[in-house]
Amino acid sequence: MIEARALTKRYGDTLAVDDLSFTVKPGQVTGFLGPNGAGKSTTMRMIVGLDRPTAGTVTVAGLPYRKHSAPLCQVGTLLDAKGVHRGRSAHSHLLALAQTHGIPRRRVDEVLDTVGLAGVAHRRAGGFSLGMGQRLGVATALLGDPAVVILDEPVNGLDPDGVLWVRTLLKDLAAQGRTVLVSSHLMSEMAVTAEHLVIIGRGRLLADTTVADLIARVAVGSVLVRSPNATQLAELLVARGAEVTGVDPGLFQVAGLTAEAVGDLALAGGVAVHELTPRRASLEEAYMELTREAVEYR
Ligand SMILES: Nc1ncnc2c1ncn2[C@@H]1O[C@H](COP(=O)(O)OP(=O)(O)OP(=O)(O)O)[C@@H](O)[C@H]1O
Repeated sequence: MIEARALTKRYGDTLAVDDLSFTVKPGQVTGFLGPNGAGKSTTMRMIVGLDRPTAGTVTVAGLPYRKHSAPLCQVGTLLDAKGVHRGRSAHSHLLALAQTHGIPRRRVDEVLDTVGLAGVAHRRAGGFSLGMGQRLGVATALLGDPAVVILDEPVNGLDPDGVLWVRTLLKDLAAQGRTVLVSSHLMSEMAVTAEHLVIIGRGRLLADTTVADLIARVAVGSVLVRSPNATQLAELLVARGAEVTGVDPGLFQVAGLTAEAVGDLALAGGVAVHELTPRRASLEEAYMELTREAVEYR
């Protein structure tokens, strides 16, 4: 469990994080989203004690990060995959960390295996590709078998295989009962990975909800309509308060009415309809709607 209460961080004139309160629960993947500069990295850094809050508190497993005697065993983090000594091998990097926490040597081999780096364990990390570096970062996060895992943009720069691997891993970690907080700009990826979302904009909380709720609450669904009398039908629907946008000749999109209502109005108006397709909004659309102001007024 991660609990932020009135968390605030000011850098000079910049209020990077502004009175932020949220709870990240175990057993599910929580996506941490927000436009560039929203304060995600700053919040994550405060969670793991790399930045000190100007006001408010944040605890992990009931304690501020700094108060944990063996933090690697409580919280695993991937904040900067490049934070590895380039001259060291993956194995010696992990072993050095393990030794600071009394973590047994065999755990190093275990996590290297989990992330698929067992075959290159003794190669210099400086020669690793972006994807291999990300995998080593994930191995580092998992080393202490922590109950809480925090990953900043873990799929950044990964190929489709790597993206799928991270997705499966995050879901497995959550299914094991761990608390998983993951930031990303890839909405399509978040839609299939996260169940819960914490969304911030300009340092403030915009939403703390499930993916399904956010889509239902924020995004406006629409209906795709095909008709040989498209102009006549569109006029009819606009008169009922719908918003109509043209797509192709004879095809348009309607917002503000259900597919059933469009069908009924067409029937009542004596207009033929050849297609009526309800379109559910995507997480991306809901996110764009929610964060529009936070981006516009920066
Ligand atoms: N060390 C710092 N000194 C001064 N300002 C900072 C510092 N770190 C972050 N900021 C500012 O705080 C705000 C939040 O930045 P932060 O990096 O936390 O956002 P973010 O949501 O992680 O953005 P991105 O998606 O671009 O990574 C920005 O306006 C940024 O310029």
